[in-house]
Amino acid sequence: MEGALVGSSPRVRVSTPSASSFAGCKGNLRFSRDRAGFVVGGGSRRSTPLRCERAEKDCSNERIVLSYKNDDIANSVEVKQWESGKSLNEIAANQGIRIRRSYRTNNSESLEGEHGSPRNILEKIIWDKEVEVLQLKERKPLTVLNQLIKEAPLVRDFVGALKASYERTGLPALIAEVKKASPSKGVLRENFDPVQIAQAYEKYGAACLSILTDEKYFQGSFENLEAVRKAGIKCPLLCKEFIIDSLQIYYARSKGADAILLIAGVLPDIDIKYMTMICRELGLAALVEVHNEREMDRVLGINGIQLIGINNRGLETFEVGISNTKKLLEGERGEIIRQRGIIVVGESGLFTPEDISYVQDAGVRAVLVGESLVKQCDPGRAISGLFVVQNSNT
Ligand SMILES: O=P(O)(O)OC[C@@H](O)[C@@H](O)c1c[nH]c2ccccc12
Repeated sequence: MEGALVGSSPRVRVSTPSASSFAGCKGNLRFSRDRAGFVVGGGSRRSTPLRCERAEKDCSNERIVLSYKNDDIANSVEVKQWESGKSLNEIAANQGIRIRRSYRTNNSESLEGEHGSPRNILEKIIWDKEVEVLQLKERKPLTVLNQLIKEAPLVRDFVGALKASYERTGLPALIAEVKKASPSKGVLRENFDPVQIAQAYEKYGAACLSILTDEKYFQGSFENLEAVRKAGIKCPLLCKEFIIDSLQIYYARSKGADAILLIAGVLPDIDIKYMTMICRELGLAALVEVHNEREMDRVLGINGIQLIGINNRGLETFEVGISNTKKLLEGERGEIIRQRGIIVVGESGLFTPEDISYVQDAGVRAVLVGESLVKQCDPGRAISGLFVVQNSNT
């Protein structure tokens, strides 16, 4: 099966869903196969697009047989909740996620719908992204993307590049961001040449680059990502996108991405698990972004996470405070992270060498910086101004 995960043993669960979540044997089961070959429940707002491998109606016993990709997914709380008829928004809310999905099934321009209007900018971005993803599914189905991936430049080791840089310099590795604009700050740089900026970042020692691909709110694009990769840049590339569907991960890889971003404030645990599996299958790194203690605890509860980003900016309010990094790395959380060898990336609002030292002392081994570099006339040289060489007596 295309897109299937290698080496996973399907696990079968027999379930007797409530009549309210499934219309029963006479009604419409509302399952379909997604582009990656997984069965998804959906269509009805009450049922949840969760992925299992097979869903079959057993009419004689009035029950539905679901088979899952592996035990991790089959045993997850979300699957149990889903089987008992909870919607994905309810499941997400149980995990403290405030961003709701609208599940629009057509390209209607208006965001007004079953859920009213979006409550904040992040929710608005996500609802718009749902429409974009529907369009992407039309334009680039998985069969097409799989072919493009075969022709894409080979994946580079994103995490390895961060570790090597940190070990070489003793300073947090830099992920320098190619960012033209943001919803909070507007246009950051008028004269914006993504390839030139990327080359300057690489020349002045960035370990990796982050390329914004969201067009509507950040004025980025997948063409920028592709252009930077094709320009011969050696730094591994993070595709900075609002990922809500696994197809976007395949798309990012087809455009040359080496890593993708998963935002814990948007994605329930099961999506993070499923999407990190897809990343492993494609050889991509996943930077899992958190903003508060609850999100950090959820992510630490997921096996195999190598890279966690602490965003100092709340994406719902845009408030920035770098003490957030310190707060989330204190005590037991910091201890677990050290024991597991997870690399933490300090993200957003870093402007001075003091800011860099502050987050380094808090425990980060990498930083993600956009605005303070991209706003300077020479974004490459700006890197030197952001880092001071430690213990230098010369
Ligand atoms: O420009 P700043 O403040 O240096 O921030 C960079 C980066 O952290 C920020 O762009 C970012 C972090 N997480 C995100 C998620 C989506 C879009 C953008 C972001």
